[in-house]
This record gives sequence, structure tokens and C-alpha cells, in this order.
Amino acid sequence: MLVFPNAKLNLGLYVTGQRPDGFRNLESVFLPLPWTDALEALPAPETTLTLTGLPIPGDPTTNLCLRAYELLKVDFDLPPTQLDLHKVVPIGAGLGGGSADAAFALRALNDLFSLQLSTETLVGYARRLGSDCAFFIENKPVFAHEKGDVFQPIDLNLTGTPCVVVYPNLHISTAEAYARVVPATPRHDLREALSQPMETWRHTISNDFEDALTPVYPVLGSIKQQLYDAGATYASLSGSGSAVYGLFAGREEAPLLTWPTEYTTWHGRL
Ligand SMILES: C[C@](O)(CO)[C@H](O)COP(=O)(O)OP(=O)(O)OC[C@H]1O[C@@H](n2ccc(N)nc2=O)[C@H](O)[C@@H]1O
Ligand SMILES: Nc1ncnc2c1ncn2[C@@H]1O[C@H](COP(=O)(O)OP(=O)(O)OP(=O)(O)O)[C@@H](O)[C@H]1O
Repeated sequence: MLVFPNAKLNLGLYVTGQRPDGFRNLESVFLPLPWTDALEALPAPETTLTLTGLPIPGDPTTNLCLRAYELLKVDFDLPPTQLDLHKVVPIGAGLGGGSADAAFALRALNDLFSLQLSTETLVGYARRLGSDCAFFIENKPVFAHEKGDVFQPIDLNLTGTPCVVVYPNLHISTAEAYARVVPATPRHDLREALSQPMETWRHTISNDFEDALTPVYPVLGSIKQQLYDAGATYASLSGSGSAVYGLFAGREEAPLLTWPTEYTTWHGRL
């Protein structure tokens, strides 16, 4: 079974409070971004994981694909499985790439071994692997709150919007990013702001991580400015960074821009 775990973008992100479990409550809108890894799962004589593409920091035995397999194996008599992951989406980018691999591994194993798990049950497993993982089970635009793993539908269709994503080769750990943000009540109601024309969003929709991280990593501010200079209708850091994206409403295509060679970029349509 071959699947293509995609990235996500956060449209607005407010860290609203500290939770008793050590995590923070947040409010954000999650959008699927069609920038993908490739993951294959096949029955095999023994369980293995092969990794190609971008190097993934850390011990491969703790890779989220294997953790997804092991989590299901506790409850189901899964046969040994060969997992092959080709990593494309930058890591430590706020694009949720590792979380997508975990969620797509759960979905692929569910299909491959006919476990017949409901969406709700898969979301339950995904939550145990990471806060961002649950989103990738249904993988459609949602308003997320609590730990970022409880969702409400949102009436927002950005399909086809030209988009540029710029990763300045800067790995920002999610835990470090959270440590820099002081939880607060959002200045704007995110869903109300999103119901207004995209041209207004730069004045009404923000990402608390961007405000906290830009003074430490000024490159984030300069990429955002370059996206606006190139005509972006809205530009922002995604999640806890360091990827910055620009949306170009009403354009046929996002502009082709030149970036330093060590950057990784994605250029396409939502
Ligand atoms: C920044 C976002 O990408 C926005 O979508 C997510 O909130 C991050 O989700 P994630 O990468 O799946 O994060 P996890 O692997 O669950 O947690 C990593 C670390 O981030 C912090 N963390 C994460 C999520 C959350 N709601 N509150 C937190 O404080 C915790 O210190 C945690 O130890
Ligand atoms: N399949 C995987 N892909 C990427 N990272 C993985 C994977 N499995 C485990 N990891 C671990 O997760 C860490 C990346 O998590 P981190 O939260 O910083 O970034 P992310 O998953 O790219 O996106 P986000 O910042 O949005 O959560 C890596 O340093 C690596 O140790």
C-alpha cells in the first residue's frame, strides 16, 4: 500500500492557555498542503523501516511510522510489515510532516490489514502519537482547538489558491517554540476574521509563534516581507516554524522567486 503523507499549513495560530498536562491550548485553522512524503507498507517476513530522502534527526527506531505500527500492534494481531519512507517535507518546519507520516501509517495499516477502524477510532490513536497527528486522519480544512487535536468544521475553500512555502533550512523544535510564547486571549476571532476578504487578513490574523520567534530569527520576518513585496495577499509563519508561506489570491500562479540555495521551497496550488 503506497500513500503520500502531505504537509499542513496553519492559518492563524493563537496559544490561549497553559493546560494541567503541560501542553498548551491553541486556536488555529489547519489546511492540507499538497507537499508530500511517500510511504509504502507491505506484509513482509519481518518488521523493518527503510528511510530515504531527507535525513531525519534522531533514532530511527523512534520514527513516527514505526510508533504508529507499534501502537496498533498492542491492540491487533498485525503481521510483520515492511515500511519504506521517502522523506521530502522539511523537518522542524511547522509543516507537520512527521505527524502526517504517523497518521498516514495508521490509515495505511488500517486498510492493508482490513482492521475496519472508524475515523473516530483512528483519530484516537493519532492523538496518542502527537498533537498534530489527528488532523491528518480526515485531512481537510478545520478549526482546531484544545491541544490542536479537537476540530470543528470550517466553511473555507482555498482550493486552487497559488501558494509559495519557503523553508530557510532552520530547524525549530516545537517544544522550544512553545517555550517562547506567553499564552493570551486572541486579539481577533479567527473564524470571523477568515470570513472577511483575504486582503484584510494581514491586519487581523496572526501567529503567536511568528511574533515570538521573529526577534530571535529575523530571517523569518525578511522572508515574509519578500513574499508581500512579490504580491502575496497573505503571508505567515506556519505553526511553530520555520517555514513561511504566501498566498496569492486572484493570480493564475504564484510568482517564481529566487531564494538562497540552502533554502527549500514549494510552489503550487492549495
Ligand atoms: C505548533 C503545531 O504544529 C501547530 O499545529 C502543533 O501544536 C505542534 O504539534 P506536534 O508537533 O504534534 O507536537 P507534539 O509532538 O504533540 O508536542 C511537542 C511539544 O510541543 C509542546 N506542545 C505541543 C502541542 C500543544 N498543544 N502544546 C504544547 O505545549 C509540548 O512541549 C510538547 O512536548
Ligand atoms: N517520520 C518522521 N518525519 C519527521 N520527523 C520525525 C519522523 N519520525 C520522528 N521524527 C522526529 O520528529 C522531529 C520533528 O518534529 P518537529 O515537531 O520538530 O517537526 P515536524 O514534524 O516537521 O513539524 P511540526 O513542527 O509542524 O510538528 C524530528 O527531529 C525527528 O526526531
